[in-house]
Amino acid sequence: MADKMPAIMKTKPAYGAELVEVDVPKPGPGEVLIKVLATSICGTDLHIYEWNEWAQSRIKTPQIMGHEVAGEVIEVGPGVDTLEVGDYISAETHIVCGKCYACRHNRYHVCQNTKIFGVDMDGVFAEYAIVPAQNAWKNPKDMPPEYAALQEPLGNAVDTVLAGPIAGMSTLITGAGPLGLLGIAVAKASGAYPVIVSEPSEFRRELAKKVGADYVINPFEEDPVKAVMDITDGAGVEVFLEFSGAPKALEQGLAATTPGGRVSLLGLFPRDVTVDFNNLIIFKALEIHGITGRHLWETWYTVSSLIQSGRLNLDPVITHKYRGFEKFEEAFELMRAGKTGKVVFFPHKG
Ligand SMILES: NC(=O)c1ccc[n+]([C@@H]2O[C@H](COP(=O)([O-])OP(=O)(O)OC[C@H]3O[C@@H](n4cnc5c(N)ncnc54)[C@H](O)[C@@H]3O)[C@@H](O)[C@H]2O)c1
Ligand SMILES: C[C@@H](O)[C@H](N)C(=O)O
Ligand SMILES: [Zn+2]
Ligand SMILES: [Zn+2]
Repeated sequence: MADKMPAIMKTKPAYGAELVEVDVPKPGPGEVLIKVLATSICGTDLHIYEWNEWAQSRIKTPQIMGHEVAGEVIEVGPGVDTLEVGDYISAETHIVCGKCYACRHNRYHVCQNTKIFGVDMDGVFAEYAIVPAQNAWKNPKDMPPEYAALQEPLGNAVDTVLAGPIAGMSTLITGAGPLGLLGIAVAKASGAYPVIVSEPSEFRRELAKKVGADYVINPFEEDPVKAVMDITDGAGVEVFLEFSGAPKALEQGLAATTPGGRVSLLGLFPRDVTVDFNNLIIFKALEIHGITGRHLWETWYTVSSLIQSGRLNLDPVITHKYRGFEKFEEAFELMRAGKTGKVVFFPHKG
């Protein structure tokens, strides 16, 4: 193995990133070194690339980007007894403290001291990467690396879709970005019907149909609430899953949900939102969930089983695959323009 490797690094506090040569890291106590087999771009990576306000407040440069990953363990650091060389792993990106009030209630997904790799420390957009052993998830050997890398965002989608009953239930999904597309795949695999998707981008509406949406709506051209009422004979949907982060989509989704229905919110809003709580939530007795991260480790078991079941239609979600990182700028710009589903890099050319 070479001493140096290519990595996509946020080198300075400004727009963009650079492909640089860096030393292959050594695993410290409690860590393993992996050969990165597949790594995918998350919306958070885009925010870091664009250097938005959130990134400016959180990211310390220089830092290797990326956190969605599948790889093979090639070196084990001191004190690691749960993994060995040759293990095929993915990684939970939230490094939790295990000591805070939330952790001690087994609510690791809301640990108040969470650190995230690729955000608070070097990430995985490189040929090799360090993963804390406590964050490793062992994969079955026959799981394709691109699916294995997607398990982290799939976990977000699983926690959103499966926060309540879904089989046989009418479902509205707002936003068919990468996360919403994964949500459609999970909803369909779990027996939701009909799955109605509201998404302004034609490209992404087409992807939503390929993943299995039963109806797609352009909310900029037709009223999604009326469309949902027409499809559900005036009842509204049983389940509303918000994947867009658009304030208007939240309001429309709440209005389109049947009284007593379930609402799960994953999308992050760019600002405080105003909603008619009395009429859209309280008098409708809606059940509302905020969704963040993944339940450790229950969500990973569900995600892995769903993939192994063969019932998740993931291939249409993965729109772009790159061997090596040379074309990373093209990948980021396509994603910024909304012209992708999930983008996956395979760092090794051989
Ligand atoms: N809570 C968490 O733990 C968590 C984790 C990951 C991502 N997220 C959030 O989930 C959301 C989805 O992530 P993504 O990567 O797919 O983002 P994305 O920005 O790629 O996708 C959002 C989609 O919503 C669509 N949209 C915009 N306005 C709309 C409207 N009025 N109605 C319906 N759709 C509309 C956009 O065209 C886009 O396709 C983001 O807000 C992201 O920040 C949250
Ligand atoms: C880091 C963030 O992008 C990640 N996908 C999460 O679940 O928190
Ligand atoms: Zn992410
Ligand atoms: Zn904690």
